[in-house]
Amino acid sequence: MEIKALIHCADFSAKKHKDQRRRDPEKTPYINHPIGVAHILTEEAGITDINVIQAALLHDTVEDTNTTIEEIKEEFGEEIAGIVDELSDDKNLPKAERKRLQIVHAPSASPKAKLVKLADKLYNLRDLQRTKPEGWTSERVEEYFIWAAKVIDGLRGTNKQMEASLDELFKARNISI
Ligand SMILES: Nc1nc2c(ncn2[C@@H]2O[C@H](COP(=O)(O)OP(=O)(O)O)[C@@H](OP(=O)(O)OP(=O)(O)O)[C@H]2O)c(=O)[nH]1
Repeated sequence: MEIKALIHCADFSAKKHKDQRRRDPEKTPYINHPIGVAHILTEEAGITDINVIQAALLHDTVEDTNTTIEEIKEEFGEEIAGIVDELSDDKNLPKAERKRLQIVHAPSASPKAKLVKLADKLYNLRDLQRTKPEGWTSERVEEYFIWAAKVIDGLRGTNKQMEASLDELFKARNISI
């Protein structure tokens, strides 16, 4: 049953992220982010593929908590684990290398991973428009936008609605796309 599967993911992700907060001045609970990414997919992007929505709810558990891909596989199966794996940066690499690899790997990501990535970037860029994370300078915000535009270049042709929303954000900041 689809509702059961979705709530399973939301519950798993909420437990894994329970001690994490976003970096905004309000210290929003981290779980707002994966739920918001899933919401962009269902509400704005018209996505009904449950595996994509489940992967969105889980997309930061491996990268940012003690969760392993094996655990995701056991709980949610191969396909969702595969998507989450594609969405997980290797935190053992230096940050500049992780950022570079996101640009390099974007074009060859699977269509499902591309959908979650577009929604993830859209959520984070909107968050950055709304408020600066603690300690971020305007230059760092600008650099994030420029880097995100490069990642998104490799994700194009995946979803008209999200790409149009992202293009609006870039246009508003005079970032050439
Ligand atoms: N805009 C915004 N971002 C926040 C906030 N709190 C946490 N983040 C996270 O910060 C990351 C972006 O910061 P960076 O400086 O580029 O990356 P890093 O610290 O994680 O290495 C994003 O995660 P990421 O998984 O690295 O995403 P991405 O870099 O792949 O887009 C984003 O989800 C917040 O309040 N606002």
